[in-house]
Amino acid sequence: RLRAPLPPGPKGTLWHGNLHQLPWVEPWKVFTEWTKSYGPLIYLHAYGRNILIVHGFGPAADLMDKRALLYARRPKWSMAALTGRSQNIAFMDHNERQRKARALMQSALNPRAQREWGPVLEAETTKLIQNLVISPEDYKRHVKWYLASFINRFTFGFEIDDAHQKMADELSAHTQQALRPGRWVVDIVPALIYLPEWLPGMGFKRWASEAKAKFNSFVDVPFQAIKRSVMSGSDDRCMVANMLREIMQGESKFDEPALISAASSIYTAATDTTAAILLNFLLLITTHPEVQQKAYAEIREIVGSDRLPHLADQASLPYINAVMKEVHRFNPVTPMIPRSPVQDDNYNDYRIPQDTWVMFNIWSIAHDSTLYADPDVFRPERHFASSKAEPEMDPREFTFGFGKRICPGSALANAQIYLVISTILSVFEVRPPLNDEGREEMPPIAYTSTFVSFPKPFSCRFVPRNNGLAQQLALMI
Ligand code: HEM
Repeated sequence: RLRAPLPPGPKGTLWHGNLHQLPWVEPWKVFTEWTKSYGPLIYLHAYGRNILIVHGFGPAADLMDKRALLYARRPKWSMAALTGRSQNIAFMDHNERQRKARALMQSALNPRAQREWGPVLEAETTKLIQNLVISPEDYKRHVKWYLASFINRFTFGFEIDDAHQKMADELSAHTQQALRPGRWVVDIVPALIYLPEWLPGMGFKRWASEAKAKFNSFVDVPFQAIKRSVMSGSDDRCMVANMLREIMQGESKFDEPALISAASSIYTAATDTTAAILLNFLLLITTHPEVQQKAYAEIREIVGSDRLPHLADQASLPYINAVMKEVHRFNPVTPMIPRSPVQDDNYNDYRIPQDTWVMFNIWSIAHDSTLYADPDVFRPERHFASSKAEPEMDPREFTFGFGKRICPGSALANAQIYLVISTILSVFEVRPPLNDEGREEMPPIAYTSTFVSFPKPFSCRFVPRNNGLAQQLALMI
């Protein structure tokens, strides 16, 4: 009787709750509209679950930072477990193994460790630019290959081939399928997980166990190969080999299960997110030639036009850094962050029941007009102080998440995104595609409604600048 009420939300039906009202196309935009009727906390009931959509930087920080332990858990995704992702850092409960795996990943990626991976990143980025010089029309394939190739060299130390890339694409599609809300009956009735595969209606279990077997071999085969190599005394250098050596010599605070979790999470966590932001950069720079001109002018002035920018140049390129922030803000890579409180909570006089799916609307923070003037305009200049105002908030304060589950790969992501943006702009002018009459036509700016939000398919052209860099790179091949 004395309990606080649930937050407000649209009225649902007795049987289906709010299922029929759930938006499927860019739901984060629809939920932002709904705040005008219901305020920043919107409560829904669907798929047999309590769902809470939270808006605003303040409430996100209050719950995920100030009540960090209470909101450190992800919602339960039965299909994530069935497809073998249960040891993945991103889906695990916030337990001892998860904490160790996060800390291990962070220590392998921190600025000191950058001495080890920085040169590999620069070499792989140069290869990306060379591939763009050879076949610019295949740019999407080159970007995906580049991300997979770097992350494999970083984690396992080996170069990838076509078969590996095909398998990686398949696994990434499985992950996106497994996470689709409403796609699987077992996510609504978790007890189905215990029924045998051969029963009618259990087709999802067969699909999941095949997906699981593929995922396990994708990670386990290279892991075991490196372990054998390290045990035979090799001096391989990569995250798994370096950490295994320290663990075996008793010089590490980490252990093998934490290393397996880190190694099996890094590929999924790093490649789709970074691909989404790099493709978004290409779309936004194609459609904003004035931004591109300013960015290139800065590179020409600071770096010159006879070499590619290096990681060490980043601090001297403020406009490139502002472009990077604005790409993060304009369409956040993960527009909604899911968490689930481990016990009942009260916030702003409302009750949030234990196990609620709490979805933090990151897109709406990025488009909040109290934080960003003209939020729907792509304008890197907003990230500089002016005579009238301070710089607007760095969006990476929320696009990488909050609290105990904040992205452990942000240092690598920041370095990699900067390097790709600056090297592409120093070698190419990125221009709109030509239409049937041979005239340039701007691609529409539109995004997918998936968990990781990508630009919808679009085209652009890579026109080599007349500074000779493209020819120089072609000669090095
Ligand atoms: C543009 C690039 C990236 C963006 C925007 C991004 C964003 C995010 C976000 C929003 C989360 C959820 C945070 C939360 O719940 O508070 C996350 C989690 C995670 N990210 Fe990233 N990420 C990026 C790149 C990377 C890279 C390069 C790596 C690894 C090398 C990585 C590894 C992870 C892992 C392991 C998690 C799960 C953490 C956990 O659940 O405890 N991410 N990322």
